[in-house]
Order: sequence, then C-alpha cells, then structure tokens
Amino acid sequence: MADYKPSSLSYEEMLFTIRQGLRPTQLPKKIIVAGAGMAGLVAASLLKKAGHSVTILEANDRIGGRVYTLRYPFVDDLYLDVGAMRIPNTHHLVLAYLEKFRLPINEFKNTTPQDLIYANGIKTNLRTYWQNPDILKYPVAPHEKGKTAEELLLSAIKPVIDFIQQDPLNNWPVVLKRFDSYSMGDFLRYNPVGASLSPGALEMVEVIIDLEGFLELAFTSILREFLPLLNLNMSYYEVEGGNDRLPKAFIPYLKEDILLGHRMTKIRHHNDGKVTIRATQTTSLRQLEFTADLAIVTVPFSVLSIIDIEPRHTFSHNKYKAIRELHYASSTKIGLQFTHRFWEKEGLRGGKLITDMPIRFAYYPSHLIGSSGSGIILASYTWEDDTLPWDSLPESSRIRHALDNLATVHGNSIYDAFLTGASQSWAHDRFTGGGAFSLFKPSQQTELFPYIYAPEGSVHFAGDHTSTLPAWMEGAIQSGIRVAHEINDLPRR
Ligand SMILES: Cc1cc2nc3c(=O)[nH]c(=O)nc-3n(C[C@H](O)[C@H](O)[C@H](O)COP(=O)(O)OP(=O)(O)OC[C@H]3O[C@@H](n4cnc5c(N)ncnc54)[C@H](O)[C@@H]3O)c2cc1C
Ligand SMILES: N[C@@H](Cc1ccccc1)C(=O)O
Repeated sequence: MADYKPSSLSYEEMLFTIRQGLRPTQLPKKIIVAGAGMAGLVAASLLKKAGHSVTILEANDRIGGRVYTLRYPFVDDLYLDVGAMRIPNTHHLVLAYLEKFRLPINEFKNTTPQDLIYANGIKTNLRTYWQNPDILKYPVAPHEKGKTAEELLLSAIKPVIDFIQQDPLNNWPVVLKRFDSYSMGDFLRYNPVGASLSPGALEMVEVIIDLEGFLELAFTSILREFLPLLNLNMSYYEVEGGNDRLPKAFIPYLKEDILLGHRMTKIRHHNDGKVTIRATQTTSLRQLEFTADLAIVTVPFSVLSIIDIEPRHTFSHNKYKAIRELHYASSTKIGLQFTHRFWEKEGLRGGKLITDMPIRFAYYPSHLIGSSGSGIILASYTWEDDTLPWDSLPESSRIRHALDNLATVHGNSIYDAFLTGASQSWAHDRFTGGGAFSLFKPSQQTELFPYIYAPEGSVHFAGDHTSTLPAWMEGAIQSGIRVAHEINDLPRR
C-alpha cells in the first residue's frame, strides 16, 4: 500500500476552501495544469488566488470536459446536458460553487410516480408497479413476489448500507476489505450478508434500476455510486440554461491562464525537480514546451496511458499499473427535440421512461415544464454494454432507432412532431480516451486506488478518478481542492 495519504480534508474544510480560498502561500510556484475540466478549473483557481502562477493546457476548443451541454443542432435556445446532468442535494461542494457563482438552479426531477415503464412488452407506470410489481411478469421466486426492484435490491444490500451509515469514516474501509472482491452481480446472486436474488429478481433489478451494464463491476464501487440514485427521497438539481454554465463561471478569473487547443503529449522530469509538459497546438500542430515547478494532471487515465513519461522511472511501477488497469465505463446519450411537449399531456413532467428496449432510460426535461414550445427528451442514456448498439451506428441511425423506441411507448404521432436530434458517444470522445467515467472492477479499489491519487515527483494528480466519488462532479471538485491543498505550501523546486 502506498505510504502516501491524501490530505484528509473534512467536508467543512473543503467548503471553507471554496468560500474563502487557500491560505496565501509564502512559496509561490509556477504550476501547469493539464485539463480544464472541473478538477483542473477548481485547482487552478484556488492556487492562482493563493499567489501561484498557473497555466492550464486544455486539448479541446472548450473548457468543461465531461460537463458538456449540447446546444447545436437544437432550436429555440434549448439544450441537452450530454455529460453531467443531475446534482444530488447531498453534493455540497457542487452546490457551494453554484452558490459562489450565483448560478440559477432548478429541480431535476429524477423520478416521479408517473415514470413510464415498458418492459417485457408491458407498459405501465411506477405508481402502478409499486402497487403490483408482478404486473411486469418477471419470473421471481415465490418469496420475492409482490416486491419491487428497489425493495429486493435494498433487502439484499441493506445490512451493508446500515453498517456504513453507522460510521462511514471507519466502516467503509471494513466494507472494502470484506467485499471489494465481489462484483455487483455475484454479491446479489450469492449474497454473503442478506437475501440472494433469484435470476428473475436479478433481471428485474437490472432493468428497473438500470444496473444491467454494471453487474460485472465492483459491488463496492457501484454501491457507492448508486447510493444517491437508490434514495428515492433524494432531490436533484440542474443549472438553468445548462450545466456547462458551472465550468464557464471560472473563465472570467482564469481566462488569461487557459490555453485551449493545447494537447499534452509528454511529461518530462528534470534532475533539478522541475517538470516540462510538451503540448501540440491542435490548430498549428506546433510542438510547445512549458516548464514549471509542478504539474497537476487531471486528464482521465484512459488518456494518460498514451502520454509519454520521461524518464520512465520517474513514475512508480504501481502508478503505471493503475494507469493501465483502471476501468473506464462507456456511456452514450441521445437527445431528440419535438415541436411540442406531448409527454406532458401524458402526465410526464420531468422523470423518466424505464425500458428494456435498447434506449434503456429516457429522461423528460425538468425545465420549462408547462411551456407551450418545443422540448428535448434525453431519449436514451446507456452505460457499458448497453452503449454498444448505439456506438456502432452513425448518428442518423442512432436518432432513427431512438425515435422508433420512443414511438413504441408514445405512439406514431411523435414522428410528425420530431424536429432534430443529436448524440454523444463518450466511447468516441478522444478527450476522455473513450471512457465516460472510471468505475472499479472487483478488487481494483483495494489494489489501485492508493496509487491513483499519489503524486509522482513534481507531478500531482486530480480528476474524478482520483476522488472517492468518481462519475460525479462532486468527486472532480473534491480532487481539485485536495490537490490544491497538497501543493500550496510545497517548497519551490
Ligand atoms: C455521460 C456522463 C454522465 C454524467 N452524469 C453526471 C451527473 O449527472 N452528475 C454529476 O455530478 N456528474 C456526472 N458525470 C460525471 C462528471 O461529468 C465528471 O465527474 C466530471 O465532469 C469530471 O471532471 P474532471 O475534471 O475530473 O475530468 P474531465 O471533465 O474529463 O476534464 C479533463 C479535461 O482534460 C482535457 N484533456 C484530455 N486530454 C488532454 C490532453 N492530452 N491535454 C490537455 N487536456 C486534455 C479534456 O478535454 C477535459 O477538458 C457524468 C459524466 C458522463 C460522461
Ligand atoms: N453520476 C452519473 C453516472 C453514474 C450514475 C450512477 C452510477 C455510476 C455512474 C449519473 O448520475 O448519471
């Protein structure tokens, strides 16, 4: 296990840092930040305010990374968040930045009793399903009849959740030690602490709770990521006008320091401890070099794996292993715009469609509810294997098939209301190296995590993958704050 421990900042200390900044440094340093996603923007803004000189190299022609709001080709000033779309009310770091930048938020209706379900060729809604789960005809065991997917899943994992909630700080490592080798699927099939699920019950849980793509991943990782989504009393927010307004809010303070279209290609350590980042200017293809006291690398490991490290030995064996092995899940989103908000006439105001059709989960917009104009449905949001049928298609076919799936549920009249569509296949996004977010395979949290966030010489690491909440902006922000504290008072090289 690495002897390096990240600064164990409390939530209060992280919130204080967002509101008041770091302690002004007595040792101002030159710092390069690779990546202008949430982690890089948070780290760079805190360190600049503390007195350091920061330069942010961003490969893309926009900042924000996986906080990405698509506006083209939609009309009527509408948009679709094809990356981060929902903010749990327990993600206090994100909410603190939204408050700091005074960004307007509205409720993201993640679920409502009117949520549609279309599975096994049967169409119903959540309210009816809750009253009679057997309506979907999953071949559950006799003792599982009459129970919803949430009830069956929670009955299987409740002992673990209760244990964690008793004392999260001390009990989470115990849970990790005992269950990190389990996949989500194996934990539910051969449950070591609670009710094992029959194949029929497991299939219902997979479809209704959207676990189908994650069953082979680590039980501990999926449990932690899904906790917010499993809590039906959880409320969520979104930024009015698009979630990309959050990263964009950093621009006024950092605009002199951000170099767009600068793709890091090499990290070189010098004998005197300084570090040079080589970057290709993506328009001119010129090779540029930036030398500094320290570097903060926030790019996903799926990208870092193709960056040259010189001399090789300046990264440890375990860092290379973590970069090579950390699992990245894929994800694809498809948005369809319609001339009018027909779904609202069916009582769908926010919330979603849950289906075993290839679109899997669709989300109805939570903004402009009740307005008479056009609207955009997130017609498909898939993860892992569920993205394969979509990633293999050209965009026009993705849109067509998603429309066909929606028509199965909403009727053929939607074809006349269809305006335009767009999709984002993160597997094809070179700025994330083809991964949407890191999620551990069994045992990877134990084996890899300590080496993911640990610095290597003058190179420090941030990004959601280095946090305890990957796949959430909260984790990216947490990592930006952690790394800023980590290097604020380090000696100059
Ligand atoms: C489909 C999807 C849905 C999501 N849903 C939610 C959600 O609902 N709620 C939520 O809170 N979070 C959600 N997330 C997760 C959230 O978007 C991420 O956790 C967060 O944005 C990650 O920020 P980051 O700074 O760690 O990484 P990134 O945003 O990936 O930033 C890394 C940056 O590095 C840049 N870069 C890459 N390679 C190079 C290079 N060689 N040189 C220079 N720059 C480079 C990239 O362009 C990018 O700007 C979702 C993510 C996805 C993909
Ligand atoms: N946080 C992202 C992705 C995600 C959710 C649940 C588990 C893992 C990943 C979302 O809310 O959609």
